[in-house]
Amino acid sequence: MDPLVITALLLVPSLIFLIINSLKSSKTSKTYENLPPSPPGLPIIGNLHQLLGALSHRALTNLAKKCGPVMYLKLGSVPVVIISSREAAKEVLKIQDPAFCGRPESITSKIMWYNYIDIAFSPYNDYWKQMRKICMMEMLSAKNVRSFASIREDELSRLMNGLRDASGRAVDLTERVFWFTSSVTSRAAFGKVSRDRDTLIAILKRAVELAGGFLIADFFPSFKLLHYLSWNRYQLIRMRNKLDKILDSIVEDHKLKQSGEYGSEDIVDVLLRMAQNKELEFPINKENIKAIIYDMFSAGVETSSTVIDWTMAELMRNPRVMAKVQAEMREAFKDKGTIQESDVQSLKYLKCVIKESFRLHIPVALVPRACREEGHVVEGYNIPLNSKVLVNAWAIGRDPKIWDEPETFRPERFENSPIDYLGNHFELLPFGAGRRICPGVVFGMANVDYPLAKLLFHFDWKLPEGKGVDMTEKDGLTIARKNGLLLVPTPYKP
Ligand code: HEM
Repeated sequence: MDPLVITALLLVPSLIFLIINSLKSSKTSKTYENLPPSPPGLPIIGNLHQLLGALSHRALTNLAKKCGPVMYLKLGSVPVVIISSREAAKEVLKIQDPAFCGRPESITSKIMWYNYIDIAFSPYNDYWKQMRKICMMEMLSAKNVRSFASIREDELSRLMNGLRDASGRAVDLTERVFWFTSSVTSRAAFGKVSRDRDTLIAILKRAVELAGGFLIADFFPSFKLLHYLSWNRYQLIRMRNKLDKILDSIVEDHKLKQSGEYGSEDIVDVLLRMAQNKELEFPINKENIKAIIYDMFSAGVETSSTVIDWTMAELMRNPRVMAKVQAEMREAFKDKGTIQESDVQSLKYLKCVIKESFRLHIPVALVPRACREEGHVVEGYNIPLNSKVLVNAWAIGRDPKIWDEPETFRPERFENSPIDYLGNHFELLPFGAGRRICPGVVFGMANVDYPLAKLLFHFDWKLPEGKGVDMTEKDGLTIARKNGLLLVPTPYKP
């Protein structure tokens, strides 16, 4: 018999058994009967059967309006707590950060991110500290990011030339910007653009989509049979095998030629040297190196390109803001006739535009954490040990208690405001906060603000005849726009 049919025959009864079981346990709250009671009790807002498919940041935001800023979902045998207010986020990400700086486990991250030996999905431990420190020192520090300026310039001029060639015709800006961020990240991390870039990108997009979702096997971590029968697991293993081959060849190429672009060491060279010299407290091997370089690629590419994409989409919908942000830079640099990376710091309104874009279209809508310690209370609720804690930064960015007219794109709200996005202000959390705050802030922002300034300085933008801006979101760990942004560029002559 076809293996697919056998899998389906085995899977269907197991699923029925699990769903019945989950409904039963929701009545008795068996999993939590030994927990100290929550004063006045975490609101239990639903069961697995009601919630599957309704777990997007939007659906959770609507539920929070009814249930409050700390919600508890009963999903199979996994406790999930959703945090939806600035105050509760501050508790989780700052005040009680040591208790909440774990990462939840999932089939997707286990398979695709090398059994949690990367940084982003690693549990909070000394190995994580060691690897995060290496990446900060060797790739993500402000000094490193400055040293990649020539890569950014090179890739940006490629992007600009391509747009000039397409002048007057509709281009898929989403795709072109993605191409730009993936090239810069590849060249900075691997020393060159991988010859398998298209496959790498396809794997990355699917993995990020699955990592942001909820697979049924994730709700029953101890039910191994379900894991073995999971169709997604086979899909993931196939993708991981392909990924492994690509990363293998990147590492092998570096072994042959121990120098990155322009002769300097890149992160792969550094990690290889460390693996050979055995100079680390936690020795690393090829598997660790592959996990780390995949982390840099997967965490850096889609997040940055998404910010540019959403910002351009909002500017197209808001001609007043578009005119104002272009006027700011075109007036300031009219004599120069161009704009350079060092000029971007002076563009105050552009900064407000980017913050407003982060507020409405935060790339990581649900910041994933895990509770590592027992007995922690947030806003009066006990948070179960090992629960998956999701900070709904998307809901906080649109909270009417914090933001006046929250659905309106109005960058002026950030003029004369102290709010930044570096993890100090819990109403705006694009990079998270606390111990696990994104280590790629400087690298990521260098791939956002300067390219955006160039796109806006050197081109005027129009929508293709009869088209609007489609703001539909795609599901996933990173919330990208679902469809490519089609725009017509016209070069601007100062
Ligand atoms: C605009 C671009 C970016 C955004 C919006 C972003 C956002 C985030 C967020 C929200 C987190 C989770 C933080 C938390 O748990 O508190 C994170 C973690 C992470 N990011 Fe970024 N990121 C961006 C760019 C980058 C880049 C360019 C890199 C590296 C090349 C990177 C590497 C990482 C890593 C390794 C982690 C895991 C950190 C840990 O768990 O310790 N990110 N990012």
